[in-house]
Amino acid sequence: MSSSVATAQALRNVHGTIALAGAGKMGGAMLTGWLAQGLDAKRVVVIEPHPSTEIGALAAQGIRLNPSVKDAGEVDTLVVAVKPQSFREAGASLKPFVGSSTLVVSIMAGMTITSLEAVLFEKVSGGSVVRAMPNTPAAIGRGITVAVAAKKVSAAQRAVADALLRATGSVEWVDKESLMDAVTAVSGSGPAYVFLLAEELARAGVAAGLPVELATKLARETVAGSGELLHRSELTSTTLRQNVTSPGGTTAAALEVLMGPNGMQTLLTRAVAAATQRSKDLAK
Ligand SMILES: NC(=O)C1=CN([C@@H]2O[C@H](COP(=O)(O)OP(=O)(O)OC[C@H]3O[C@@H](n4cnc5c(N)ncnc54)[C@H](O)[C@@H]3O)[C@@H](O)[C@H]2O)C=CC1
Ligand SMILES: O=C(O)[C@@H]1CCC=N1
Repeated sequence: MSSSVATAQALRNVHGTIALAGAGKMGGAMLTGWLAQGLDAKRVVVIEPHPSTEIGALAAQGIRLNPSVKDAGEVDTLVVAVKPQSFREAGASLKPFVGSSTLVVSIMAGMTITSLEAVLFEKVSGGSVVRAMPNTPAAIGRGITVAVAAKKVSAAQRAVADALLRATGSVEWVDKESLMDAVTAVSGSGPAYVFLLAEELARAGVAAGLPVELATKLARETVAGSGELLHRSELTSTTLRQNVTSPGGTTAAALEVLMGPNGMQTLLTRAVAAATQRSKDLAK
């Protein structure tokens, strides 16, 4: 069985009601992935105060948009995709959807399992929480998500979380929640660094004399094509880079700048450290 067939089958085996709280950029991308992989729209509840036109249109496919707690009942799985800053407020309105056997999957940056449990579950019973960090290539089924499960999460609930997350790309499970801040800094925020590379490569092309339109196209296609090559090739990124670099040639001249002092290594180390620290701060 191919992995995409297995993914779709695992998703179809997910039973009960799935509620998505926050159908913005990331939550919306996940919802698109679930429906594309064949999840029955009628089992999906979306809680979203400002639904986009696209999300509104999904009501025609059968998703239930902003039902009352009475109509939706306790949900089997709640995926929380609101901003961490709005969670304190959102949490209060989401709690009535959560019962002692509800699985909560949070993709909020920085929000710890302990904070989620404190807001969404009764103190005595605790809760089944999976903390996950996806990224926006999820919109085309090419995301990567890292997930960590609280102790109370059963094997069956973990399989449900895995199926929902895997519908948008690959999934890595880790045992240590403390890794999630650095994960967020590398793969959660990472697509922004790559898009910035495309922006700055275009700007540098213009500075070197190219017309804006041509420079933009060259930079975009170079980043996209290189990403695709990296994806399909069995070679390491180091070998792929070396394959471009002729001794004494043009690439070597550029890499002397990029790999020199204050080059990409220094910049990315600082950038990832800043994002890691911000993720830790969001937990406070
Ligand atoms: N955008 C990204 O690349 C990634 C985002 N995340 C996480 O995903 C979460 C959402 O981020 P984005 O989608 O970028 O933000 P967004 O602003 O596009 O989406 C958040 C959505 O939550 C909705 N919302 C606000 N209050 C609500 C409430 N009380 N109940 C239900 N929905 C409510 C908003 O209307 C909005 O549509 C954040 O916690 C972020 O840390 C995680 C990985 C990557
Ligand atoms: O910027 C953020 O906080 C979110 C988390 C990872 C990507 N976007």
